[in-house]
Amino acid sequence: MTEMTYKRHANWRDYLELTKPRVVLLLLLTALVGICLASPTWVGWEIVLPAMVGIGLMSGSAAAVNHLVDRHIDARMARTLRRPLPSGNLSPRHVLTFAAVIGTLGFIVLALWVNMLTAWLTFASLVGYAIVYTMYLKRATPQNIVIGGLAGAAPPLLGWTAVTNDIHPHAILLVMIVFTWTPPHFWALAVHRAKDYAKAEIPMLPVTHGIEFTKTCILLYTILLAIICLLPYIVGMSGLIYLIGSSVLSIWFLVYAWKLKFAPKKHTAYRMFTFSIWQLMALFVLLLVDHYVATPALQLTG
Ligand code: HEM
Ligand SMILES: CC(C)=CCC/C(C)=C/CC/C(C)=C/COP(=O)(O)OP(=O)(O)O
Repeated sequence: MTEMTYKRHANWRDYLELTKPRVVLLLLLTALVGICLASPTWVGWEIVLPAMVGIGLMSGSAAAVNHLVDRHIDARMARTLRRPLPSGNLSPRHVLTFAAVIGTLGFIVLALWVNMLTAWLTFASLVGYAIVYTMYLKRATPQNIVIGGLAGAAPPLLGWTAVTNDIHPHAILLVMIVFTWTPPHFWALAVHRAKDYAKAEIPMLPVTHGIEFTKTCILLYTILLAIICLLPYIVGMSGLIYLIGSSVLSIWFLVYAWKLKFAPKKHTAYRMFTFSIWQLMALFVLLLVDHYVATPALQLTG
């Protein structure tokens, strides 16, 4: 009896882990920013809630399919060895059913309470990550995460279309930010975990082209990201609070990339990976703060 109760608790956590909850939370923050920036005034819970639930469920479903497809690879890497499938806590059939149920639910929520454009774009992102990236690109080319990054970068657009039902260039700009952020985010971790990926025979950039080349690519993408982060201010989408805050974040990220290339210590790559997550979170919080605080204040005084 006690053992069964214990197992029921373990299962609940296992299902949650399948959805990559921390990744999905950050994705949802970027979606929320898309929702909020799509309108000068507060959008209203009748859109915000179903949009967040639908995008969250479909992202979690994509993550669960990733666990299913990658279970043999995950079993060969120290970082992923204890996941629910390789550890034997869940069976592939359980995972497939779970992914199908939450994915379908997410689609229905978006189709019924948001709009069909958002439902189909979210479905395309799910296919992009779960099928195109996980089943094909990840095993095929060191550019896997650059191309596959488009699915993870989509949520700001999904949030935006949830409000307006059309694709606005400002939403594309937000997608470009996450898209350009993804290579330094992931390659910093891949440099740290290069041996693991080599062991699992995954053609990540540090495995195919070496650590030094990857560090150069990280630096170049970080420079590109710093430039793209200026665009929201240049096109008039965001104000001074965003410009100042994002510039500090960009310089900070650049310092990491520079250090990783030219003066690395043992943990520089992993620290840069951790920083990348805080940096993107802070950047999107800044976009929100700027939207609700700075812009009206400037308009009032101007
Ligand atoms: C193709 C694109 C991407 C790749 C290949 C990638 C890869 C990874 C990997 C391998 C991890 C480590 C997970 C672990 O420690 O088990 C990670 C962590 C993380 N990623 Fe990404 N990522 C991508 C895109 C994104 C996007 C778009 C976001 C959010 C906007 C994101 C947010 C996070 C967060 C929050 C973590 C920390 C998770 C945790 O501590 O559990 N990633 N990423
Ligand atoms: C509907 C929608 C917006 C879908 C996007 C969903 C999503 C969860 C994107 C995140 C990208 C990510 C964590 C990639 C890592 O996969 P990996 O297999 O390289 O990493 P792993 O080894 O940690 O599994």
